[in-house]
Amino acid sequence: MKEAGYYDEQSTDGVVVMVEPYSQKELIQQVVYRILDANLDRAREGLRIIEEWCRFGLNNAQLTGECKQMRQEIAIWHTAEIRAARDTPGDRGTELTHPQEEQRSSVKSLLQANLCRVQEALRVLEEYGKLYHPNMGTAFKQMRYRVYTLESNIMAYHRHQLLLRSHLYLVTSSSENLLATVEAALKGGLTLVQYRDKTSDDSLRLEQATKLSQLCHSYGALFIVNDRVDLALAVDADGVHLGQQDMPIAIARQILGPQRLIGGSTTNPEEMQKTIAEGVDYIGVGPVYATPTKPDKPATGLEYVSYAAKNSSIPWFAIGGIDANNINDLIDAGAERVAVVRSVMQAEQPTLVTQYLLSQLNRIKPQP
Ligand SMILES: Cc1ncc(COP(=O)(O)OP(=O)(O)O)c(N)n1
Ligand SMILES: Cc1ncsc1CCOP(=O)(O)O
Ligand SMILES: [Mg+2]
Repeated sequence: MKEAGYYDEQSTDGVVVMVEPYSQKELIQQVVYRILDANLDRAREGLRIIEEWCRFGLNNAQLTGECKQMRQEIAIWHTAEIRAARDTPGDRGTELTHPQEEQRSSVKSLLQANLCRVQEALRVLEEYGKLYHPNMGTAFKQMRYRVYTLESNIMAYHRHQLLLRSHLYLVTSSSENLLATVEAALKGGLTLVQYRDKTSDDSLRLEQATKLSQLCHSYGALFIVNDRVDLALAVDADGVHLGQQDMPIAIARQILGPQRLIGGSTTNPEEMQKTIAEGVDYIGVGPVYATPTKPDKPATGLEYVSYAAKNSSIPWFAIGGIDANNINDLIDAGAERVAVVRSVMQAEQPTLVTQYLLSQLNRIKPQP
């Protein structure tokens, strides 16, 4: 880039011509055009990366269409005069990459990085665009808000899809081998984990939940926190599980927003109808069998499982006393999804138990 007041020299037919210096105004305009050019490209590239996941990963025409629409709207602003200001060899910024760009631990982190990149680019376009055209600032401000909504919709859709695909739910118990046991189950194909610890102090809970959240996300699995909305937010969990005596679902939804999952416990048909009406994403059904993990709750029996199979309009997980020996009784009663604590947390080989339970649940044909 030329500095203000610099003289260009051009040679035509051996004659050296002294060119008038660029005016300060023209030079600033060139710089603004280059900033706009780089950020128009950056915003479109980021959107394209997000669009590919919406199309091929999520198979969602509406989200794909929204990305495409924004890319096309951005392209209209990319005029010939802005493109003409491009100076790639002189752009020192092209060599700079962040170490995290070289390594992404999951599709989720890749999407978040690109959503962030698009939002930053749109913010730059909003500010510098005001110097280019009276409508550009407003146009890109509105688009930035559309990208926030897109982010929320993508994350919500991604989580719901994964929830629908999850047939085994591991609820943790206190264990010296907490992380190793959960990781062993993730290796066996587990995609849904709930952190449940009824006795530890908050500093240990925070430490364990932080590690588990990172672990689950690195395996592409959902991570839910039992009882505690604050802890769920603190560790970037995918949601929270609440019982009838826990925080009301409506308040949790207000705090968590629409993009995180909320699960609710139910022990009978009335609780089921009420909890579904409150807007949860899934329910627990049980304890089906009496269990030392939840000693004060009487068993509901398989009857309630059959009732859930016929009446639940949302995904539901049978829970309580379920293991490799009785899983097929649950399946016969209509369960397609189960949640377990002891059978995986206390297993000698959590990977194998996970694989076995999943293999039984995956044999179920989807209902027409
Ligand atoms: C999947 C699932 N279902 C039920 C429960 C039980 O929740 P709650 O009744 O709140 O009891 P606690 O787990 O908090 O003791 C659950 N955690 N998960
Ligand atoms: C948390 C909870 N809620 C209903 S039953 C239950 C515990 C199930 O534990 P286990 O799988 O060890 O019987
Ligand atoms: Mg609870």
